[in-house]
Amino acid sequence: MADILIKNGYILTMDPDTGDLKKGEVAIENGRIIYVGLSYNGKADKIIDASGSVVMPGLVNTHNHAGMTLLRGYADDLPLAEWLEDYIWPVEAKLGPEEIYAGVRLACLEMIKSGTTTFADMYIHEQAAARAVEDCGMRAALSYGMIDFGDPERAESSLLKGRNFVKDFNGAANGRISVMYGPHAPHTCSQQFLQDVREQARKDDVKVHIHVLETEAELNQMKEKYGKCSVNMLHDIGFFDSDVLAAHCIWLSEGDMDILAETGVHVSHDPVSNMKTAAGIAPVPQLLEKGVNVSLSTDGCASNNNLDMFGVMKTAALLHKVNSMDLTVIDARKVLEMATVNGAKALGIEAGMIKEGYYGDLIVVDMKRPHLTPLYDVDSHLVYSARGSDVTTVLVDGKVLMENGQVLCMDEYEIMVEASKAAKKTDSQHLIDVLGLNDPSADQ
Ligand SMILES: CSC[C@H]1O[C@@H](n2cnc3c(O)ncnc32)[C@H](O)[C@@H]1O
Ligand SMILES: [Zn+2]
Repeated sequence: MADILIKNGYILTMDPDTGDLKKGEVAIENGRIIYVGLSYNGKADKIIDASGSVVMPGLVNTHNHAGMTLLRGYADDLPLAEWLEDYIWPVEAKLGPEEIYAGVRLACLEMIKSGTTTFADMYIHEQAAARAVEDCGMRAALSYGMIDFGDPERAESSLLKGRNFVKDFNGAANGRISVMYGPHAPHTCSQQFLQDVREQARKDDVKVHIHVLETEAELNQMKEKYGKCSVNMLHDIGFFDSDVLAAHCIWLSEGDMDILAETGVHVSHDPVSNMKTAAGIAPVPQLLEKGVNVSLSTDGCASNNNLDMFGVMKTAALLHKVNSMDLTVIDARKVLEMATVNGAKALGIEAGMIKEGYYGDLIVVDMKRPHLTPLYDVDSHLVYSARGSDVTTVLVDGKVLMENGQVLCMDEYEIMVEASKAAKKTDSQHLIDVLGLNDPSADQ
């Protein structure tokens, strides 16, 4: 007896072995997919009717700072270094675990509502993120963000925090949480620190999540300090391997791309964030051509300013078309692969495809909407026309987190109230009253 049977939907498996099914069924038991095909020959405790909808793998967002939902719209339209150093970092210093918990809960709510089932995160107070992920039922690859700024004391305490996080949370939430080491970036971390983190990650058999060559300023700083760019520096210290997830990777030379391809580094592409911060355009078509695994991500909410992966998919497609002046350079199917299969591959999880044995991490996208009518091509609609709000049902680990638009795993209103209260810690003028959000506990 299956736990859940999804019927009557168009099954976009993303599995090259099976192909898509115009009308099929998916059965889930004990958190795993046990059947994908035309008709399941068995019973199920619960039936989900996906008539008029696409059933597809949940989206995988491979670079986020989830707690930054608290800083959504807080300091926009500023140069990246000024934004980070003069606005974001001073405010982050005021945020504690309770605020981050509220921010990550809000992030999870937003991600679930827009079809993301797994995210990779790097942030401060990451224990609070783990707690939020555990509570809401999502899947995540979490890393404690570590920066030493060349200070040996800070390096020691940062690595200790990272190690403790790895020790405490690897495999937590019934395996829904995996952990990574999260050294911030090559220009904010010393070479020695990066070497130490690398060594520790190999010892612990844990992946590494890092920002690489997001800005031209980073490239120039690295050349000045080391006489080479971030990719060459990291390669020379033996940092790169197939367990590394590198976010952004914008300012790459041809040789840098070859290094990433040869070492098996996964690249997380953040087109919306990169456009908003005017950081540049990552050479994604060339990376894909060279065989690099490129996935998609939002980046934090302060540089996006939302966590909707449908927006990221569309932006990725359009950006690379106009940048190359070639509209065949990335097609809709390739973008869907980046948001599902490639993301799961980067994080090493059995997800990103609807395939027997894989996790029951699925979403149902309602196609009975004006902006999705008529329907000729499912891939095209999902990338160019659909929005996160078209997602009606979300399953993670075979558990229904949202059904027919109703979030079942948390109280939406309470999450918004708590996040708005936490945002008051920024000490900046805050429009909670304009939003008309009331503290529900104050009503009694
Ligand atoms: C040490 S935790 C992670 C750290 O990264 C900061 N951050 C957020 N967005 C970006 C970005 O686009 N580039 C570099 N760093 C970023 C975040 O504020 C945290 O302090
Ligand atoms: Zn980032």
